[in-house]
Amino acid sequence: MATSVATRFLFLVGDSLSLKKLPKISRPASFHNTAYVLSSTHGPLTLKSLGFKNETETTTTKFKKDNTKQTPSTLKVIQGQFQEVKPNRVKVKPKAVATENPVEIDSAPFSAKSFAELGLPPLLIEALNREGFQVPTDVQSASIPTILKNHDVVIQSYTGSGKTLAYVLPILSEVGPLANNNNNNKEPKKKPDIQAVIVAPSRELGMQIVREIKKLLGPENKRFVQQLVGGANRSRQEESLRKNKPVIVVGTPGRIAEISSSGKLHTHGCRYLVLDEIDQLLSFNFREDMHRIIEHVGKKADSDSGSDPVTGIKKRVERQMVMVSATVPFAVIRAAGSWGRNPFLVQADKVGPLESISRPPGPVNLAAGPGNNTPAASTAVAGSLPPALKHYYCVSRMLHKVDTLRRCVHALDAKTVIVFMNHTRQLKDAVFKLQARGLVAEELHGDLGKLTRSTMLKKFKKGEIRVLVTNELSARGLDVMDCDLVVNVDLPTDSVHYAHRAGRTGRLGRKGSVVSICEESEVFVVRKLQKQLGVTIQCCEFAEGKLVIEEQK
Ligand SMILES: Nc1ncnc2c1ncn2[C@@H]1O[C@H](COP(=O)(O)OP(=O)(O)OP(=O)(O)O)[C@@H](O)[C@H]1O
Repeated sequence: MATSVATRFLFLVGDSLSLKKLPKISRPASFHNTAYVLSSTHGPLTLKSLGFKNETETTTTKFKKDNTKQTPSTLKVIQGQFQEVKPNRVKVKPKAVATENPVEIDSAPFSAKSFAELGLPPLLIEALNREGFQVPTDVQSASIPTILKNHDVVIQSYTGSGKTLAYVLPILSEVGPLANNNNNNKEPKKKPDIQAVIVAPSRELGMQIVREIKKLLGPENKRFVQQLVGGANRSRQEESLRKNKPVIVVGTPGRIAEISSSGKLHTHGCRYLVLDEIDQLLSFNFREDMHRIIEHVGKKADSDSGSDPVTGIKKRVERQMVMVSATVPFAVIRAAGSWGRNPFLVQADKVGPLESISRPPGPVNLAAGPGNNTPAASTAVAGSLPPALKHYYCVSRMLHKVDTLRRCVHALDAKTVIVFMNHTRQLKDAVFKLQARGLVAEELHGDLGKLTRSTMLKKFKKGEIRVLVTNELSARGLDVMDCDLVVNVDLPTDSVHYAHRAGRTGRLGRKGSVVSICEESEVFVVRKLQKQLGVTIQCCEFAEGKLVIEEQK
């Protein structure tokens, strides 16, 4: 299929050639409609929209054909206009060359409102200022007042848009030492129960949420939040609960359910239940633990409201639920409708009824994998990707993939790279090969001890590791602001996984690139991902230290 295309176009994007030599493109290119989906969603086609920084004259560069590619073709930029060149199946002569700066901020998702206008208490605003949070993001601006008005909500907004603070801030407005004084007076004097339970699917994500809350509480108040993640010493966690009497706990479903069952976590008086990465929490693995959490966290069951006909779980009356993810399949909407009290749907900067995501026609089974091209799959990932991200794919034989990866890192001059692979053994081999070629690369996966995992992450965040090779473990929630490149050495299993992996870069409006390295036989999968995600994934090669973009019909 990939080789059957009629016409292809190529140009170069690299870091060493002068930008000032590219011609200005003053009107949208009018050739193949499908070639520039991006131009229709991001305004007219300009060099900027294609990733060029400036628009001046053309430069010609020769390069050798990547021996992993099958059918090259050409693009000419002449006098400011693209001209189609007959497909040439033997030689490639790319013409235009420019640079790209992937860490530049492109489209910051900040709201026009201030934190004060959202109704947050003065102490919390002081803490936000101290920590350098000056302006709320769009999703925070929409979620905070809605949660403060006691509505249950489902928050869906693209990766890296600030969803954590979107629910943490209204909770801190109501419970703990930064809350409105009035509310503090209302809190039980003797032995306050836990006021908020935040559930996250992985230990890393749980710990990240705790860090974000502790930052705002400050060192003197950090005891008010407690982590209850798996893989850590349970007795120590129970001891801290007893001693510190936190008002917020953040943890993984297994550990929260375990301590709750042992009677050492008192959550009956809990006012908030947050399910972060709700779509993952609904997976089969977490079913029993989630059942316990949904049933026990919050006010005692209201005998009048009966049980949910599907789950059999008794309905609650006072607990406020917040469910969060960048990807919201219909299963989430169904669960939210059943667990929550008429929840609102917050999508980026808009608040609306939950029904605005209607059940898509056709099967809802996302586990059907990358071949799944149903409306349900597209509904789940709609609006999940940061708009500034650039997506590419590159065809490479399995044997050459790590070398292609290395050339990709150099061609994009990426400083902080997250690489996803599906199998631990190959992942280790890849790290070894990258290190042998002089790249500072390390591995991060579930087989490593928790201390090693934490150390790797810390080093990566500090910029001491350039390439972090990991697996699905890091696809959700991992927040490394400087990450400018994500590479899929193995394709993700579906568009939901693609969205979360891709979202490790381009955070909070920063520029970022996602490159998927696939075999020729997998190109159709990339096409399906592209369709479901509603983005253009451009075909590319890496040659002589440059990213060569190939456009095709
Ligand atoms: N208003 C703000 N001003 C500045 N930085 C912010 C603001 N809100 C959030 N951030 C920062 O932006 C980064 C991304 O936020 P966060 O992790 O909450 O995004 P997210 O939408 O939950 O992403 P994901 O879907 O990948 O989990 C974090 O480092 C966070 O501290």
